[in-house]
Amino acid sequence: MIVAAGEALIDLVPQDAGSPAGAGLSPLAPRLGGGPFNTAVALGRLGSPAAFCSRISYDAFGEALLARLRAADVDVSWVQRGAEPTTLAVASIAADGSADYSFYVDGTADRLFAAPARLPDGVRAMIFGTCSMVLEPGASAYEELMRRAAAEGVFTALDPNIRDGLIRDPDAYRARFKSWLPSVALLKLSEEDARWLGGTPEEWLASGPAAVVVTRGGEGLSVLTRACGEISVPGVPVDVVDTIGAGDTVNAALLHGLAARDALSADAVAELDAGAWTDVLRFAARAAAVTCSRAGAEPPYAAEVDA
Ligand SMILES: OC[C@H]1O[C@](O)(CO)[C@@H](O)[C@@H]1O
Repeated sequence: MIVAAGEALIDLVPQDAGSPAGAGLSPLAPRLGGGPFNTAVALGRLGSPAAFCSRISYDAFGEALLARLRAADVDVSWVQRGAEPTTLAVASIAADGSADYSFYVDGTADRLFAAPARLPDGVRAMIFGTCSMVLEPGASAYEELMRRAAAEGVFTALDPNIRDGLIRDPDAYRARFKSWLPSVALLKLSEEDARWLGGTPEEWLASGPAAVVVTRGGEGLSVLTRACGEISVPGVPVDVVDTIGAGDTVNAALLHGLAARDALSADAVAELDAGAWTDVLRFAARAAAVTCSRAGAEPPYAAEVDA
């Protein structure tokens, strides 16, 4: 079982592409989102046994988030509940489909996550990242869980998925990010996040991860490992509605692909050959393209990726 840990929220997405703050306020449609939430739903839809570990509100948005997880066959027994409201993210969509977010996170349920006393039963891999690794006090709880998972031999993945509007002290975050790397087996990040963090895949690979995957939007994605060096695949051309959730889908597709090759361990990932990586990356590029072809984070089902 693969466990995604972190926030679930509501993305408010402009129905006419553009900015909600433009002349005459575009109507906003609520879409289910949150990086780790999207990854959990994507894992379930791709057919990987998955669980979600988080804290979800009792409000109507929280109920909708839980219903989506259950419908995707995601185990929700590690979800904590709270009376506080659900986090909101108001998205602005640029002409190329890329999104920017304004977050409403004060006093919301997901940031009060508390680390559980033990790791979820049957866990083989855990993935962390995004707002939940920034917003205290939950961030410290997720960090503790990530370090514990790694120490107990669980395959640990991280996608920083930087939302810089939420990061008060960028240098402190960069230092914290570096301190996580010895606990991370698979690091995946976008090219923009790599630039924001100010390091290189080579440096990060030397600090712990067995593989570093960098996504380049429509240009595709690449992986760097010690055994194979860099392997790249091109993006899959698609009419982009918006790119919300594309990176989260990539996370799920990578873990799904590694699980299918029985490679959910740092050693197995380090030994994976170029052919296997190329197949895993191609699958991830196709899965991301499906997500970009529709509004909001709407992860694909396995049959849609195969088609
Ligand atoms: O979690 C932070 C934000 O990032 C996304 O997951 C997309 O990657 C959105 O759904 C959410 O608003």
